[in-house]
This record gives sequence, C-alpha cells and structure tokens, in this order.
Amino acid sequence: MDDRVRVISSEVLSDAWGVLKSTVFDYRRLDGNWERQTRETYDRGNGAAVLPYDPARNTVLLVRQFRFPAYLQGHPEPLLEACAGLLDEDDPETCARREAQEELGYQLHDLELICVPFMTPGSVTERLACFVARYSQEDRVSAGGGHIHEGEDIEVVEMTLEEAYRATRDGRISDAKTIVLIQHLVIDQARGE
Ligand SMILES: Nc1nc2c(ncn2[C@@H]2O[C@H](COP(=O)(O)OP(=O)(O)O[C@H]3O[C@H](CO)[C@@H](O)[C@H](O)[C@@H]3O)[C@@H](O)[C@H]2O)c(=O)[nH]1
Ligand SMILES: [Mg+2]
Repeated sequence: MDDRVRVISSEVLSDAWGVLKSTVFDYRRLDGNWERQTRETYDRGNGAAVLPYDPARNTVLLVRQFRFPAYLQGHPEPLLEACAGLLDEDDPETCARREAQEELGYQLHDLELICVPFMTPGSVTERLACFVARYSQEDRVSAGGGHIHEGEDIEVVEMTLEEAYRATRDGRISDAKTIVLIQHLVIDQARGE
C-alpha cells in the first residue's frame, strides 16, 4: 500500500493512557484518483488474550470485570471475557501466561496461537494475539483477581464449554475476542480435534 498512501501531516490530539492522533494523508483510490482524507487513530499498544480449556472436565476459565466503555454503551453488568492484557514489553505468549497468573491465578500449559486480529481496525491500531491453552485444577497457583492498585476487580468464572458457547448466543458473553476463542474450541471439538 506504500504507493497508495502519502502522509501529509499528523497531530497528537491526546497523549495520556494511549495516543490519539489525527492524520491527514492522500490515498489513491482503486480508480487511480488521489483523495485527501483525515483519520483519527488510537494507539495503546498491542495485547494478548488466552482461553484456558480443561479437556478432562470440558471447562473454560473466564474473567468477569467492569468495563467503563461497555457501561457507557448501556451494558448492564461487568463483562465476561477471556483473560487478556496489554503486551507492555513482553512477547504475546509471555503476556498471556503473565495475565493468566495475575487475573486467573492459574499456570497454563500448551499455549496455541489461534489468530492475531485487529479488533477495531477503523480507529484502533491494536492487534490482539488470541491463544487457547490447557489447564487443570492442580494448576491453580493463587486466587487471581488482577492488580488491586491498578483498579482491577476481577472475578474468576469457570463454566463448561457448552455453557460458554450458549452464553455467546444469548448475549451473556458479548466480547469479541472471547466469542472468537470459544467458537474456535467448539469447532475443534466438532471436528474431533
Ligand atoms: N489509569 C488508567 N487505567 C486504564 C485506562 N484504560 C485502561 N486502564 C486500566 O489498565 C489496566 C490494563 O489491564 P490489562 O489487563 O493489561 O489490559 P486489559 O484492559 O485487560 O486489556 C486487554 O483487554 C482489552 C479489551 O478486550 C484488549 O483490547 C487489550 O488488548 C487487552 O488485551 C486495567 O486495569 C484497566 O482498567 C486509562 O485510561 N487510565
Ligand atoms: Mg486484563
């Protein structure tokens, strides 16, 4: 795309938790004509998410936490999500393991990278490395719950994969990364993998 995009100018609108920029650029359309556009982008780094699965009991581990942006949108309750975090300085797998210890209180095995989607490509720069992993009850190392001093207030929720899938259908789970990972496990099971 480098021959179809020419950045003209970029302005930082906010540099607080993340960096919000407004960029003016010329874009060459499919018909060959150049068009000037302005787009805002929000960059707060990349992240990793992991859905641990216990094949012996057919269960998954999730976190339930308050998300202010979802609350603003009228979501009545804390969100049920796959455990996730921002990479900071870590590679995606190290981040996923770290977040699983901090938020879930579990040490995970056999992490498998499923996909690295853009979650909101129209405005947010972030890519999210999505993993599944294996766990058993013996892998519990702490109560989890996240960092209190960072305002995290996380409940660990275990449910059967079947129940989690039903929750993606009836709206109890409405977080995209979580839906992708649950569907991945369900499809693998249906294919006998
Ligand atoms: N002070 C402050 N803290 C913030 C702000 N925005 C988020 N935080 C806090 O910073 C912490 C970040 O925790 P992580 O576990 O590292 O990230 P996360 O919020 O769970 O993000 C993950 O999930 C997102 C949503 O699905 C993903 O988009 C992201 O990639 C990541 O994987 C959370 O306690 C969150 O409340 C902010 O504007 N200001
Ligand atoms: Mg998190």
